[in-house]
Amino acid sequence: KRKEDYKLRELRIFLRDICRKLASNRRFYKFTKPVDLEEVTDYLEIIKQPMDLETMMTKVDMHKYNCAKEFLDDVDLICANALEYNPDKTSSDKQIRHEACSLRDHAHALIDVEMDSDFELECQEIARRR
Ligand SMILES: O=C(C1CCC1)N1C[C@@H]2C[C@H]3C[C@@H](O)[C@@H](O)[C@]2(C1)O3
Repeated sequence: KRKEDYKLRELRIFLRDICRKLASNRRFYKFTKPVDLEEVTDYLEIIKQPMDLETMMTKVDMHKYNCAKEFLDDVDLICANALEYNPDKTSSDKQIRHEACSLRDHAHALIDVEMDSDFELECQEIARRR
């Protein structure tokens, strides 16, 4: 329906801005591109659903997100993948896990501050119907 489509277009504009802010934060540079599967040859043996911020930006443009919760589910996936693939006590793994948790918390905080909760509820209703 036309009115729903106007709401989803507003959601896309909002999510592009959130994605841009996350991807431009130097703390989160490790999460901006897909893990290089030619460099990390066992990655897909451990991580069944890779995700990254560039892929999420593409998904926004392809109308893959019908509410902010679906967008945050992919941010949570980026974080969970990093925690799962980098579990060791080494300082490098610890740093990746810290940055992953920081990405997750920043994304949720940005959306909680900038998103009208009634608007998100309306989007979740549209998502449920589709
Ligand atoms: O999990 C990740 C990314 C970090 C958050 C996503 N990677 C898996 C490899 C392990 C670690 C060492 C680097 O050689 C680099 O290849 C990766 C990339 O970091």
